[in-house]
Amino acid sequence: MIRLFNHQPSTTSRLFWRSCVTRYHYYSTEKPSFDGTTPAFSKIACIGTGKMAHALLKPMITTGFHPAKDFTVFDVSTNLMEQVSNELGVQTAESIPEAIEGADFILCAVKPQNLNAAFFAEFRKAQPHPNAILLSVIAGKTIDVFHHTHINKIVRSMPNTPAQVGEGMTVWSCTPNLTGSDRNLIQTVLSTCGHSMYVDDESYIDMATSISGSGPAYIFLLMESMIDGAVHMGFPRDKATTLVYHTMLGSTLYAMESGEHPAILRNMVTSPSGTTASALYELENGKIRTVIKDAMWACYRRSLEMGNHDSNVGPGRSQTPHVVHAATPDSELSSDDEEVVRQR
Ligand SMILES: O=C(O)[C@@H]1CCC=N1
Repeated sequence: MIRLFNHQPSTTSRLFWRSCVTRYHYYSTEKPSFDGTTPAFSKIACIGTGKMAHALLKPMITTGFHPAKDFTVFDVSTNLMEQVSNELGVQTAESIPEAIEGADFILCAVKPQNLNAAFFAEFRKAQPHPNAILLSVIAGKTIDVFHHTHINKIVRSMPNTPAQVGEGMTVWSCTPNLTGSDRNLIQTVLSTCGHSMYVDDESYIDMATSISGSGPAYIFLLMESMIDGAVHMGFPRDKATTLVYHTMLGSTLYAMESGEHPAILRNMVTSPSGTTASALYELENGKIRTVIKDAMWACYRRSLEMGNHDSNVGPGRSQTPHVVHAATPDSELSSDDEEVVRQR
């Protein structure tokens, strides 16, 4: 069952904030499961068997979305490929063409630097299903790049590593030729490893890379810093780790469930002349907000660079991305699509 938080706001500003936070954000209390009686695809190929590929493949199998026998994987690293095959029970291929031969769903999870002319030359040797959909999880690489393949239906996505525990957040966009049912299918695939958000303008994926894609690394750094701070004071590391994990998890659930703006929740912790005020003073003195925003801009610029796009964006730079990309993330969704998005 999926819980959707949809409380009634009491003021205009709360209405605005809540419309931002409840539109897509959910906490799933149970993972989806499938009975396997109506398989969505005839063959699923996965090129690249690194961490992200593993994070997406495993739940597709464990939720019963597709049996392991329907998957064929290929990786230039035979060791890695064998490891994934042994763990998940999927078939292996000796080449990219062998993996994608007859496949109607192709997961492309190679490293960005390996998406080169040689890769595409290999790719074009195969005969995938004529109606095949290719889903890329490769950072920075735009949909255009995949026109070097002979696949017409392309999905570009940016997942994140919490997909490993079914709490991923994947942002995705696609070529206009994906039908409504193709898009629903993509939502379903992504639902096996967590939450998803469709964006009609692919440039939002570069921005999302700096939010949800790389975001887990920022959170882990914050976790580490708090744990180390606690140890510095004399707290046992395991106990400190428990306190930090539950503080992060509890704060996130509280923010989502209350629907309040984080500033309101922060003020509620902060007593006059109290301990939190002292801590917040130091954080602001260290320019924590600007440091975080600068890090996100750097991440966004790097994603644009990896796609060979003009990356001169951000404070004090020549490009203003919000002018270039005027659409909103969901402006082109049909009401049916929106419903699908809401249900995840
Ligand atoms: O660091 C990277 O390039 C990838 C993309 C998002 C998360 N990791």
